[in-house]
Amino acid sequence: MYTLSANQYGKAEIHLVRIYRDSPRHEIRDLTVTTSLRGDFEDAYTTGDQSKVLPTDTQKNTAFAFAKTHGEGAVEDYALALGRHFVDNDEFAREATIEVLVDGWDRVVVGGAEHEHTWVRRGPERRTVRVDAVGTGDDQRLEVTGGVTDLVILKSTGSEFHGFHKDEYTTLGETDDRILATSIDAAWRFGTFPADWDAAFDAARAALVGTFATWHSLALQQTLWQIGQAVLDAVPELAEVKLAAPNKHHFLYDFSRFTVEPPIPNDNEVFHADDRPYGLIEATVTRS
Ligand SMILES: O=c1[nH]c(=O)c2[nH]c(=O)[nH]c2[nH]1
Repeated sequence: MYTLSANQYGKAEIHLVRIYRDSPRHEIRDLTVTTSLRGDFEDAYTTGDQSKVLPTDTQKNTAFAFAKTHGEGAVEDYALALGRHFVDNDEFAREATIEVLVDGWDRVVVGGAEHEHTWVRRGPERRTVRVDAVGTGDDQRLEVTGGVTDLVILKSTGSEFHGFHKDEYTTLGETDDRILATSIDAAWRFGTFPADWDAAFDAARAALVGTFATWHSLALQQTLWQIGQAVLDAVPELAEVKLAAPNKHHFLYDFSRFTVEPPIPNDNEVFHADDRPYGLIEATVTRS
């Protein structure tokens, strides 16, 4: 005997672009939306009865329609409307998760002036929004998590790594001056909703990058702990911050192997940027 112990279904990576063209200066919003529904869907798997399954195609259509009908506020408002819609209107869906990746576009500058309807793509950093909607009516629970993914950041000094535990396989040298580089994934969960989602995002992101820059790091672990606290300090509505940071190693290139005269110095100037393997440092910081 086997049990279908978990299931969910939805449409992944609905890539939609909304242009706001109320004035000659257009605005752009570029979203990649994933919907997931959980509820009374076991029969669809175990007997093949699809009578309770709202097609993923319909979920995709709804995401596009809501970009027009619920697209005036912040991305969080759009995701909340979509999540609420599924649990409120689909009698078989008990829980909905809406995940949104937001691609940034920067306005092109022509002759010193920002162009009104042309942008170049930012990136790879993307803002993230996740809404979990559970239940209906007075018992409904709505959870919002904001964040960033692929925020690539590097500091060329102000980072050390020494005093670590060693065994017979340890070869890593100790350093009191190294490059610290990473690509941060951060997810901050709101305990209460802020008045202004965009201002909350800006404050959290500024705390993250500002702390990375200014904190003199003894390890990526310590930097993450500092970032987590700074983000919670910056946005009082946040309950928790999850951070994942691959250590993008930069190894000093060893010129001492060359026989060239005079020898070429390398005073922390030329590095081999190695993409893998990488250390992966993770932390969750929670408001007590
Ligand atoms: O900040 C770091 N933390 C580590 O755990 C670690 N391990 C390693 O080899 N280099 C680093 N750097």
